[in-house]
Amino acid sequence: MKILNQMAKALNMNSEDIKTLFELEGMQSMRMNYYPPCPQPELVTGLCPHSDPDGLTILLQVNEMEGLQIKKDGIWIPVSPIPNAFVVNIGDILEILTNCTYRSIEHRATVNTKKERLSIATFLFPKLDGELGPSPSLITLENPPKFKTIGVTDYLRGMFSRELNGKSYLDAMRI
Ligand SMILES: O=C(O)CCC(=O)C(=O)O
Ligand SMILES: [Fe+2]
Repeated sequence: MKILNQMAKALNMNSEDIKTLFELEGMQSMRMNYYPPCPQPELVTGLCPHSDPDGLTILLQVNEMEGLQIKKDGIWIPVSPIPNAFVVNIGDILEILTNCTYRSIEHRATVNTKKERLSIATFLFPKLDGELGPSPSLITLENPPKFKTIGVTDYLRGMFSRELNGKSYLDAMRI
């Protein structure tokens, strides 16, 4: 919540919009990923390209093995693990709330021949009965809403019924 509040502040966004969605009844889930060593890593994807569908993801590269990559200007760039540091990724919901000011990051995980890789991701989701759309405090005539507003439950239902495929679900939410 501290990180989200600071991010809202930087945009002059009404921080109540973030608080209402995430603070009291927001949900945090955790995923542990295990990528075994692979004799032919060039034939295999550890985790296919996707952006996280949540608000904010906090990720630990547990055993400090390379593997996480982000897509920047169309190029895959490795995110080298830093001991005892978390990676903080912007998810699709923050892109929607901020009407595209903060962009969710497309990422993937590769495997290698040498050693297993472990990561732990925590995902911050809004409350189920919330409404998800661009924050009204950021909308002006010059900056009209770029995404539809829908209920969080409908958003999650749509998300779970799709394959992980780049930022395609976010694109489906665009006006
Ligand atoms: O293993 C990683 O570093 C990435 C994991 C990830 O992107 C996810 O769990 O959503
Ligand atoms: Fe992810």
